Order: sequence, then C-alpha cells, then structure tokens
Amino acid sequence: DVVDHKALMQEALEEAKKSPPKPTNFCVGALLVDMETGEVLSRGYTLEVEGNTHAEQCCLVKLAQAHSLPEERVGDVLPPHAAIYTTMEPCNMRLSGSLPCVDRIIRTKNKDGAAAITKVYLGVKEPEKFVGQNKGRTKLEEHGIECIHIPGLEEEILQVATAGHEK
Ligand SMILES: Nc1nc(=O)c(N)c(NC[C@H](O)[C@H](O)[C@H](O)COP(=O)(O)O)[nH]1
Ligand SMILES: [Zn+2]
Repeated sequence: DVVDHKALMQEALEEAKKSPPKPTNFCVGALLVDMETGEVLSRGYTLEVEGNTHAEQCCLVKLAQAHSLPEERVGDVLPPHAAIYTTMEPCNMRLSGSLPCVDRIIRTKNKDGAAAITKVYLGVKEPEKFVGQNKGRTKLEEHGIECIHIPGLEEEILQVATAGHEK
C-alpha cells in the first residue's frame, strides 16, 4: 500500500492538538489525501476556519478557497481517489444545526458527478455525549464511501478531543 495509514492518522492527531478546547464540541483533526500518491492535499482542525467549523469541513473549505471555489465545488479540484483521515468519525448531526460533515463529504462530487471522496479513515467513533449514536458511517457506506477504522491512537485522540470538557 503506497500510504501509511497510521502515520497519516498521527498527522491528523497533530492537527487536532491545535484546536481550542470547548465544552460543547470535540477537538478533531483531519487530512484530505490523494490515495494514489499519499499526498496530503489539505489539513484542518476544529474551529480553524472562522465560524463554528469542524475539522473535516476545514479541510474542504480551505482547499476550495485555495482554488477560489465554494466548499461544495471542492470536488472539481480533487484527484480521482481522495480520502479523508479524521481523528473522529464525521458527524451526522450537530447540536448547532450546521450541515453535518457526512453530508458535506457525500455532496463532494468530481466533474463527472461521481463521489470525489471514496474513503474515510477514522481514529475513533464519536462518543455519545452530544447527539447519541452517530449513524454517519452507515450513511457514508450507503453512498459508496468506505469507512475504515485505523486502530492504535484511540486513547490520545479521545484525550485531545475532550480537552475542553469538565473533568
Ligand atoms: N467529527 C467531528 N469533527 C469535529 O470537528 C467536531 N467538532 C465534532 N464534534 C461532533 C459533535 O457532535 C458536535 O461538535 C456537537 O454536536 C456540537 O455541534 P457543533 O460542533 O457546535 O456544530 N465531530
Ligand atoms: Zn462534523
């Protein structure tokens, strides 16, 4: 395999550590990667981009902005096999009511209308603290987007993710 999944998940965790802790969300880090070359196309962490933004959302919007595109058109500039590495599985519902990352990932199509992001690598499932069980993986799989758990970093990912929560 040309890419080292655990090394990329570790890089996503390094992004998560940059996120300002908050009691009402999780500190998450994410990468957007070209699966054929292993090149990191974009990185993001929770709240990096102004507004109440998620790590996966930041990856998408930063790359779109770099090409003067709206977030929903980022697929235009993605390679045929892009993947997201996120320390926590993409959200499927957000207490703020903002568009969940599962929907942002699904709507990202390339020029011929196919899903531009075909794999999601996740470090941990979302703890059932804010929105109960996250059914996002099922929804992604229904849209042909494979979700793969990369084990080994769970403890540190959760420690970083909940840094803003009262002990
Ligand atoms: N995958 C993921 N990436 C993130 O960057 C992030 N913050 C969460 N967090 C999921 C959690 O369910 C939501 O943070 C709460 O539901 C509050 O919703 P808002 O974040 O305020 O929209 N999950
Ligand atoms: Zn999200």
